[in-house]
Amino acid sequence: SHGWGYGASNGPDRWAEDYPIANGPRQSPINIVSKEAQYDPSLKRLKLQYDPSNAKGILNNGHSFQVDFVDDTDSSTLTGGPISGTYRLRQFHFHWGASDERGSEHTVNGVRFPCELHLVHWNTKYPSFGEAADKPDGLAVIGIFLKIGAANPRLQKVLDALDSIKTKGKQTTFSNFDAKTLLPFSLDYWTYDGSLTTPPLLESVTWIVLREPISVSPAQMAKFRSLLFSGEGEATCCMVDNFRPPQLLKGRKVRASFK
Ligand SMILES: NS(=O)(=O)c1ccc(C(=O)NCc2cc(F)ccc2F)cc1
Ligand SMILES: [Zn+2]
Repeated sequence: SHGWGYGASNGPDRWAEDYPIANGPRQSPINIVSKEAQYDPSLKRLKLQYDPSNAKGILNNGHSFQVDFVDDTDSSTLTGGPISGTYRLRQFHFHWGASDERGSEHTVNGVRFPCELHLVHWNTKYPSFGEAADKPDGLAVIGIFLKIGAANPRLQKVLDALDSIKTKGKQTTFSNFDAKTLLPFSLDYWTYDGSLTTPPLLESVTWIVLREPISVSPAQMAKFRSLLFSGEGEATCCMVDNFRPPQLLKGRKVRASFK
């Protein structure tokens, strides 16, 4: 069927046809204008407690690839920051470009990065991810920019698994991975109320975008770009440019955890 994607016929400019919320009041991503972000001294430090044994598998879902975590206990959680309560780590995934001058979803003062990592968490005041996904305080996603530089050894285990999930629908086990190792040194962040950046585009995400990028080398970017949107036996379509461009702020405030 003619599902959503990132191509000319099913890409972000046409998502509103099937998902009218695409033109809603709190859509993501956005361009972060650092000078307009208001420092909020009441914002707490982010507290991430991830248990490496919760890593379960790695999947090519036809839009990106994601590393899934066991989320039936509070062993991998996000607390503090702009959120109240406890959010559980569900999965992380990436968005990237066909070349290094694009790929991120959020931008900073108009600057685009080659890649952006999303760590997806759901509010444990709800019984499950699916229940949380359509609540205004249901999800919290940490966004981390990747910047071209030295090879990032912390990414390597993830990238080495990509050969076994080249095509849509392929998955394999992925265990004993500490997602905390993907974080930059500083946990300074911007935060705002937004949405999922892919259909169903639900306006349920508290976005927490880290100011400090992590590094990725050109060769490592080539590994991301070796994945396919297409399934085995289908016409080959490279998995690149799987990012939604920035959306209108529509009066929202972006707060900063730092001066
Ligand atoms: N890029 S992002 O971090 O904003 C993002 C995070 C998660 C999802 C997701 O889980 N989609 C599937 C999905 C969505 C639901 F709303 C309910 C179930 C479900 F599987 C989509 C986008
Ligand atoms: Zn994402």
